Amino acid sequence: MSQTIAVLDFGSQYTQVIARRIRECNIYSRIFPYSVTAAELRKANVSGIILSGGPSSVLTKGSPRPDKKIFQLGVPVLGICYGLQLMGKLLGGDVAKSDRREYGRGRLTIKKKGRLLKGLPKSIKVWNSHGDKVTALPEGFEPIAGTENSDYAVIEDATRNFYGLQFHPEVVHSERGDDIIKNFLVGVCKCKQDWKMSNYVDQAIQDIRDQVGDSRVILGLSGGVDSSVAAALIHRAIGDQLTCVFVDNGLLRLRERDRVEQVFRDHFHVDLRVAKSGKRFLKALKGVTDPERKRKIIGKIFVDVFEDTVKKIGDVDFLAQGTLYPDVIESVAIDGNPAALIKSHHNVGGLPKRMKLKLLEPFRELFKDEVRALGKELGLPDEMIWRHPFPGPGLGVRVMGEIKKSYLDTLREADAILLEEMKRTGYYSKVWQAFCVFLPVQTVGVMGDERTYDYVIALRVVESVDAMTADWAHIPHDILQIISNRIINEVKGVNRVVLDISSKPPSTIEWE
Ligand SMILES: Nc1ncnc2c1ncn2[C@@H]1O[C@H](COP(=O)(O)OP(=O)(O)OP(=O)(O)O)[C@@H](O)[C@H]1O
Ligand SMILES: O=c1[nH]c(=O)c2[nH+]cn([C@@H]3O[C@H](COP(=O)(O)O)[C@@H](O)[C@H]3O)c2[nH]1
Ligand SMILES: NC(=O)CC[C@H](N)C(=O)O
Ligand SMILES: [Mg+2]
Repeated sequence: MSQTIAVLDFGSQYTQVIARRIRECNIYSRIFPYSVTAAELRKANVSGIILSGGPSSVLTKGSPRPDKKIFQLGVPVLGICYGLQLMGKLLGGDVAKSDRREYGRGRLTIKKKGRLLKGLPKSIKVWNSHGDKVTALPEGFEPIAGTENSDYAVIEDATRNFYGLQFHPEVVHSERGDDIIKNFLVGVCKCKQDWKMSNYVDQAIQDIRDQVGDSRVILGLSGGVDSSVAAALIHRAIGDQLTCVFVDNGLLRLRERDRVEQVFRDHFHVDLRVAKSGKRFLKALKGVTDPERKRKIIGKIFVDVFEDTVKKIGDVDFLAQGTLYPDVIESVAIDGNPAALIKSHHNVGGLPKRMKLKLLEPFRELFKDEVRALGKELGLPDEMIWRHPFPGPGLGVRVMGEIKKSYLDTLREADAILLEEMKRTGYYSKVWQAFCVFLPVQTVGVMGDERTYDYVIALRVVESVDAMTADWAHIPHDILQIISNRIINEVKGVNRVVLDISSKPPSTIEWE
């Protein structure tokens, strides 16, 4: 059994990033609500405790406080930002509102040899995000490093093993932040770095069994990365209690349904229901041209199809989803941010309210690359793990304006050629997404001396890390030439191919 580090969550947007950095050190971590008791942490046999940052101020009455007894467990404690301020406040020091708030880049100057900063240069760039600061250290602590604005940016009580950082070592903008975290985990907590993704699988399977008991679970399986890995994991945990529902909405890529059926039914022997609803979707979308209306209609029919399937299966208690941590964070940001209304992302999250199902979301704490590693661990074929993201509304938002079956068929063929060439040349794995867009615009061409009046296909190939920002990928001209040639020659009804060279922002990745 690997050692466990407890991360107490005080509401920081980076709590999951801290947990991720710990996993990257090959050490197991668990996130607990800040209110977890010392007794519970003792029971979990934790080797170290990290107090996360948070939006509150320790100076505000009623702001979140941990159980004070966690400082008597004899276990090392590291406070980050709000966590450090909590230690300042609770252990007998003092905290005040700073007259200069520090946001963004800062410079840390190391004054003294300590355990957290072992092996680091005298000065490093760090990432700050705070308005309060510790003004008097609790007894036993000494200052190790400071920033322009704070003498107590790194503090240590090496006797009791209490440490504090005013900046955020977990974000990539903090230089050597991973070394600082590792110094705490390995140097102070004495953790062995023996945890692997395969251990995560075992743990997750146990958690799923505990949560589900002998209830039935359904999962919307799209064949995309997240839901596929979720299906494989949950199936391993509860076998036949899981039913997967694949909705063929008629807006899928070429041979998508066959591929999903083959992998999940034949290879993994999962109970897979295929809802063939292409006609239903197309009927509802007939004559609709507005992108937002298209998205809303597709979202609604998804729910209807799901409900029909649940009725057929009978007493289902859980709805499983492949929700990732960035999905969670983004939907949190959506609440207060009107800009999030740029597109209504298709979201099965609308389901539970109407269907009274409990949610099962084993990846809520993970990032896409970690889910991919999990998929590998579970034996999913590389082809499935490394697929590009594909939006729920599918080709419905890649045929501009009104959706017609003939347009979809044309788009499917063109898209298959693009993907085939991207894979053949090795570019598929180098970009975030590559797809075709169908433009219902006719232009004049000449083929075999004959006049043509056919449609336009646009190529969209982008690089990105998280889809929040993206740039068009610089694919070599000779490859583009082959793609364009093949599409015009092989796809009937297309006589022109254009390349999208817009970044996000100000454009978006999908055209609708
Ligand atoms: N055709 C479909 N049939 C059933 N469920 C679907 C379908 N399309 C999307 N979903 C559901 O919607 C969820 C969100 O879609 P999303 O595209 O974000 O994830 P994904 O398809 O699993 O992975 P990826 O991001 O790699 O495409 C999926 O996890 C899946 O549960
Ligand atoms: O599951 C999804 N449902 C949707 O409705 C949806 N719309 C866009 N996308 C994907 O999200 C990323 C960002 O897309 P945009 O730049 O077009 O907003 C890109 O990766 C898009 O493919 C969606 N995914
Ligand atoms: N990032 C944080 O943890 C911020 C802590 C506290 N809210 C401050 O502004 O100082
Ligand atoms: Mg998808």
